[in-house]
Amino acid sequence: MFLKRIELQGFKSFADKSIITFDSDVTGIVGPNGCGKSNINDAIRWVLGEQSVKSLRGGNSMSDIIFSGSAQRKAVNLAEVTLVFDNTKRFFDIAYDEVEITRRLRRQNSEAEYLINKTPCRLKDITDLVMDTGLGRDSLSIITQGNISSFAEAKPEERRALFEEAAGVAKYKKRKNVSLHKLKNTQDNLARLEDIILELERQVGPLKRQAKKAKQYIEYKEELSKIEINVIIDEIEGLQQQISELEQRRFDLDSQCAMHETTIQVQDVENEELRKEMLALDREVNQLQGDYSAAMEESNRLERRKVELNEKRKYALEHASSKERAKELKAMVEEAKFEYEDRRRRKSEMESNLALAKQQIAQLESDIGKARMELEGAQDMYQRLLNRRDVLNNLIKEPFNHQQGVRAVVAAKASLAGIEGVVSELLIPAANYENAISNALGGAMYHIVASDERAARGAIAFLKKNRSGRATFLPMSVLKPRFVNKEQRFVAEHCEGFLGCCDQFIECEERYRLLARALLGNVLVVDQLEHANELAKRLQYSYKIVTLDGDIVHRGGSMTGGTTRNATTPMNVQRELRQVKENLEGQYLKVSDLRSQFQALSSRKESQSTQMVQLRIALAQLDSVLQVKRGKYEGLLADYEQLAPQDREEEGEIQLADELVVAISEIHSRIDDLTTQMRTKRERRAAAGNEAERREQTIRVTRRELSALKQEMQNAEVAIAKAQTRLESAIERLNTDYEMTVEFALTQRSDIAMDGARERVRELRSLIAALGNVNLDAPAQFEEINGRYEFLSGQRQELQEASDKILKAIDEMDETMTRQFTEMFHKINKELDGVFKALFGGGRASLVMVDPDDVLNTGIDIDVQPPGKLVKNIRTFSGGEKALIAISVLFSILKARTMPLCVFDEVEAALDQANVERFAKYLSQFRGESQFIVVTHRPGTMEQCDALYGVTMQQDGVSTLLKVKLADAMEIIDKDEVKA
Ligand SMILES: Nc1ncnc2c1ncn2[C@@H]1O[C@H](COP(=O)(O)OP(=O)(O)OP(=O)(O)O)[C@@H](O)[C@H]1O
Repeated sequence: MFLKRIELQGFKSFADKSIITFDSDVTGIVGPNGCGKSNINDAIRWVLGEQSVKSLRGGNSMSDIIFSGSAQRKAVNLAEVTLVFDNTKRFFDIAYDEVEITRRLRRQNSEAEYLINKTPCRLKDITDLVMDTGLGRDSLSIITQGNISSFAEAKPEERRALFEEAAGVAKYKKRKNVSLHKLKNTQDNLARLEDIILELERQVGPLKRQAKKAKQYIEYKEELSKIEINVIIDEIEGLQQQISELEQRRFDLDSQCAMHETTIQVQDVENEELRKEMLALDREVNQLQGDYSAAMEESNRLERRKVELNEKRKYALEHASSKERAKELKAMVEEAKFEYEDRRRRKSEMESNLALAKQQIAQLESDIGKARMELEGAQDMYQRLLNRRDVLNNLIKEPFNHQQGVRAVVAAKASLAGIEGVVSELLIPAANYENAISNALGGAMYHIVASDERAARGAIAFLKKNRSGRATFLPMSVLKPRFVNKEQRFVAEHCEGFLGCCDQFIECEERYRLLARALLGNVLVVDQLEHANELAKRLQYSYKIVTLDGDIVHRGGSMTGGTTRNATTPMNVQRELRQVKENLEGQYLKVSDLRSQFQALSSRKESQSTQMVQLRIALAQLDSVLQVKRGKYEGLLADYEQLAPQDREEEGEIQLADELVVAISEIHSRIDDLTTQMRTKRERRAAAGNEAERREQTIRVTRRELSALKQEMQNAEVAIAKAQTRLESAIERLNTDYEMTVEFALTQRSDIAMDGARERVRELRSLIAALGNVNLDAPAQFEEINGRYEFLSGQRQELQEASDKILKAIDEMDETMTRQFTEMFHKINKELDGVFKALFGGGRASLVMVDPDDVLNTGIDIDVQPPGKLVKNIRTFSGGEKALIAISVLFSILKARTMPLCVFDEVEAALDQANVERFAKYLSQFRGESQFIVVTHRPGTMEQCDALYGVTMQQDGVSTLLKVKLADAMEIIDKDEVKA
């Protein structure tokens, strides 16, 4: 049996669990009116998915099908019906031999539950399972009296469903509906898509143009940046070279200026000395001139007296006695001798003076040699100090040569937000505390102070991007002051050599005071290491202590000290520079002093040399005078010796005849002396005058040169400043436009020709300017919009294809349905005439398609002619005839296709006894092919049943079931009829 069992509970009048088991082909359900027979039919339809409450003969709500109680019985809250099918013939497309379909409904939530083989499922699963098995909603499997009568009266289109169900096209129809629904959705989506695509198309065009422009711009920019980095680097290098050359030139000019100024100063000082000397010489010459005139006067006076004396002698020689003549001659010999010896004495005097002068000159030359060496040494030292000053100045200019990261950040400071500077620039140690502070700070000296953490992050990102090394940053916003607590400070203050806390010895802007406190507030300074140890001990080694020399006693007592080979920290450099500057001043004075000494010695040597020359001249002159005097003496002596011996004076001491000779000799000696002196002084005066003039000339020339040098230096300064400004702007351009340090940019340099590059830069700039406004987001926007456009176009294509596929599938389904429907229609039609004749005992009947051209929608008309009747319009037939026509169609269908189950609910009610019997007999022909459950009142029908169930309802309004024999069934009917 196909339907093996029905189990009902709580469904309509079946309040208690009732089971109807089917074991024969034709099962009759009998019972009095209202006992609940049709409820069984309803139960079957309900389980198979009926959703219409009306067709289940309920009110407004599905919960009307739950047993609602009676006078004696309470209502129940759950209705449950299960149909158990034999599926060995696989009427259901499911791999179970037995299929159990259950439907439940709970009153409280009106919730329906569906189960297939006790597994919960959806309603759709049940309708899908049932579809086209012949058990469908519109099939003939469940036919009521109402159906039968309405079939004949129905419009042709309404009848169509029955044939569709018979033809098994319902599933196609359903699928077609789904497909049509899908098609509609697809086409709606397509329409919506079209709108969007249209809108996107409108945007894509302009965006494409903008994106092209932006790409062009980016290309130009990239090329520009590539070339411009080279151009800027080239410019920077050129400027650096220029600046370095200019600085070298300035340095040379500066040195030359200094030399010129020194020359002028020296020449001035020396000229002053010369002028003083000349003045003194003039005075002395004047004085000597006076003395000379006086001596000449005296000499003239003495000479006149001598002439008088000689006249007297001449007379005496001519007129006096031989004795007297001898006496006179003797006096003259004595005079000549005196004069001769006087000159000889003076000569030897002069010779010793000359020797002395030579000796003095030699001494002076040696002194000059020493002074020159000393001066050269001092000048050498001065030059070395100048060089050191330049080195230190350069170090100050570029203080972070060994700190790549720090150098990079400092160089790019202008383009980095919130970078304050390096600790060593912001905190300036007081004089003499440089070593202490430098060592107390240690590496922190090179930490970079940032306004806050964000600024530090920015600078770190910059270093990373440029691969410019590392640096440590101190965000000011997180700095905390450190200090020495009061008690410890008190202890320290009473300790020998304690000077204070490091931060006290810092000069800085007020806003960096916190920085000083944070870094140095807890570091103590003492004068020397011994005191540092003592203090550390007293403070229990809890503070860092630093000495003026920079030695450190760390917390805990470890010590650091000694010297560093290259201790050029920015702070030490400042200190050394200060010292070098001080030493330079001292050295300059020393050099000037030594130069003056050297000049004085040179001048003295010169003067001694002049004097020596004069002495030599005087000596030569004296020599000739000496010869004359000697000749005169020897002549007179010969004359005297020729005198007769008796006339000669007694031998003995020769007395000078007159004091006059002595005086004359003396005055001549004096005149000679004065002359020598005057000549020496005049020579010196002339030499000094010449020297002064030469020096004046030198000063004038030097001044002219100095002014030219200063002008040139000013030009160099201006050129340096200009180059410096250009360099800064080039570096800033590199920093700002390309976010690069010079060092990093150098690594990015490529090998391009610079001449063409500059031209190309200009060209690119004008090309970029010509592009006008550029939307840099355009490529991304275009990409996005175009991506969407292409994606949606693809989707449109897919939807179009899907739509085509659906249409094709619909066409195929239409074709299948048309074919199946037509085949089934003809098959049924073929059967109908025979069935009709059998049931009506003659006549003829056929089915007609109202619109054969539209098989899929055509209504179905029935063309019948019962035997002996001419009436064709079906509506004009009697109720019984109508029922019989419908039954004819029903049986034709059953003949045309096998249906596993048919439930007939009083379909033969309107037939007369003869027709009932014909109906019943005809029905029994289908035994073995279909299972029939027949609700009936008619004995004719009952007789054809293999088994009968009697349904009764007692006073409690609850239907009960029991299997009955035909006779019992008849009895029930009889009773019923009696009641009626
Ligand atoms: N929800 C419900 N709860 C309780 N009883 C119900 C419910 N729904 C219907 N009934 C009862 O079911 C009976 C109707 O059953 P049904 O129509 O199956 O009778 P029937 O045996 O087919 O009668 P007939 O021979 O006159 O056609 C009525 O007595 C009705 O009160």
